[in-house]
Amino acid sequence: MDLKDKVAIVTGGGSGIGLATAQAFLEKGAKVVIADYNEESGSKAAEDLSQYGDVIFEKVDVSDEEQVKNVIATAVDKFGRLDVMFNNAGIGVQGETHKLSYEDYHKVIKVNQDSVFFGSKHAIPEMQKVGGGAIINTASILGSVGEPTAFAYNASKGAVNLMTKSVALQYAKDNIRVSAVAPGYVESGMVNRDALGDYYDKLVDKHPIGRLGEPHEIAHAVIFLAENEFTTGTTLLVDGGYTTQ
Ligand SMILES: NC(=O)C1=CN([C@@H]2O[C@H](COP(=O)(O)OP(=O)(O)OC[C@H]3O[C@@H](n4cnc5c(N)ncnc54)[C@H](O)[C@@H]3O)[C@@H](O)[C@H]2O)C=CC1
Ligand SMILES: CC(=O)C(C)=O
Repeated sequence: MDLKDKVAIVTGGGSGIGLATAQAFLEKGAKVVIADYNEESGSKAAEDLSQYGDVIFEKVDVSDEEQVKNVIATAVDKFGRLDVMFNNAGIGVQGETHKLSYEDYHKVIKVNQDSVFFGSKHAIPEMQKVGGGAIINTASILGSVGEPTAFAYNASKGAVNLMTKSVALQYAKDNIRVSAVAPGYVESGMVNRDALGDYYDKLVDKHPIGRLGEPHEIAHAVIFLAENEFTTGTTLLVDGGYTTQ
């Protein structure tokens, strides 16, 4: 798919992987809606990225179906169509499972997993109207390998992998391609030396390539998944070899 003049929504576009991907879509000539619940970073992102093309910010909590439905309507209202839905916003909660509250568990499921349901459900009719499109979900290495202190996160990202396959199978007939990107640890708002201290170096050691990823390296994979018309139903690992060992 040629992304020039296409319209993409990037959830979690105010920071990290989403921010880098919003820029990458703009550099390809797409129009971008940054959907993020952090008003400050989201509006700053849109302002900073406006040098690359048409971009707006919408404050959205992706765990709220009505808000996701509304941002899709806004994208179509403002830019005339929807071609790419990047369901990327996510959060993590660390801790031992026997101490995890239902509220914390469920919050992760709502933001990481329910959002993919809402973003798919409401994007599909708009993509059907324009003859197809691409839905791309951010999974994780932790969607396929376990992490002792990431019970809810593991659950949500594992679900994202299979939700991706289910929607891909249902809507291939409509030329809607559905894929996921599964990053290893990537420098971002949630992963950085300040936040992780000594654990940062332990994480580096788990990546055979000898470093953590950069957001633009994930953005590059997302662009591939959006553009490549023979790719659907796949989860593309971009993990510096983390899951190879
Ligand atoms: N950084 C990493 O090592 C990895 C990250 N991921 C996934 O990548 C995605 C992006 O995360 P990063 O860029 O790393 O983190 P980040 O913290 O830099 O960015 C996440 C963005 O999502 C937004 N957000 C959070 N909850 C939201 C909600 N309910 N509604 C709307 N926006 C919300 C935040 O405001 C933030 O701008 C997440 O799904 C995360 O699970 C996956 C694998 C590795
Ligand atoms: C840190 C993180 O979000 C991963 C690996 O999914």
